[in-house]
Amino acid sequence: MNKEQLINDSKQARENAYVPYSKFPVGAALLAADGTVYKGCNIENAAYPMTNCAERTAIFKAVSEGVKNFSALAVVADTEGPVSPCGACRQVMAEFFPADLPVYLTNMAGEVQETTVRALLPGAFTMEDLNHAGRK
Ligand SMILES: O=c1ccn([C@H]2C[C@H](O)[C@@H](CO)O2)c(=O)[nH]1
Ligand SMILES: [Zn+2]
Repeated sequence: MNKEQLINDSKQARENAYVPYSKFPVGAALLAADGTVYKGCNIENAAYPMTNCAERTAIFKAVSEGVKNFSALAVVADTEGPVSPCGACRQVMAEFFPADLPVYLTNMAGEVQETTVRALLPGAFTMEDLNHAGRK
């Protein structure tokens, strides 16, 4: 599974986006350490805030199958430049991804920005902050 394949999987996932409100489909493909790819799309709701982004759909699919070791994430949308994940997704990425896990932000024009959780959410609030407060 190389970068191009993972990006292609994110485009396939995007085809299942449920976006009657925004009409802005997003796809994500999360590569697990065992080689399995978890695909996610955005899923909207008439009650707008219930919407789940593509990135979180993919992460939650994997975690709900007991998978928590990941190797890379690709995200795609029809944006002018590479798609920019929302704050909620960045926080969820910080929970499950090592700080240097490769994140490929892409668009339908084929632009690819390779980044990391560390760069996407510097200073993320994490488990370590809770542990420091003596909750271990
Ligand atoms: O990185 C992103 C950015 C936006 N969205 C979704 C949320 C909503 O359904 C639509 C418009 O914000 O795009 C994602 O899934 N991922
Ligand atoms: Zn999001």
